[in-house]
Amino acid sequence: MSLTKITFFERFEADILSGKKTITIRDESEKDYALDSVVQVSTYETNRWFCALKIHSVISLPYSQLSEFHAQQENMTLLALKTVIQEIYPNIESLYVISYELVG
Ligand SMILES: CC(=O)Nc1cc[nH]c(=O)n1
Repeated sequence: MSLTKITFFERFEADILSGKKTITIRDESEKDYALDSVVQVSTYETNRWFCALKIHSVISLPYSQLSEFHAQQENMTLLALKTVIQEIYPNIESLYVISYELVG
């Protein structure tokens, strides 16, 4: 069964709503989004709904292949992105890039 919801840390909300952050990088447990599905988005901290996203792609990406291109799509420097991902998913090599479009 595909996932229909996703949470983001509150600190990412403004970047998602402004269209500056167009991907999210997740681990194995959060990769099962159906392409073209619309998922409801809430904050991780309080579960407050703040938008809906249409899923464009889910692509496997080893941590070691994170690049400036991914950082740009996250609206971060590559160093900041690597640091954030290590904090959220310590020592996990197998990751997934989920690209999306804001739809509501
Ligand atoms: C709640 C949570 O895990 N949020 C994440 C994780 C990875 N990337 C991201 O943008 N947000």
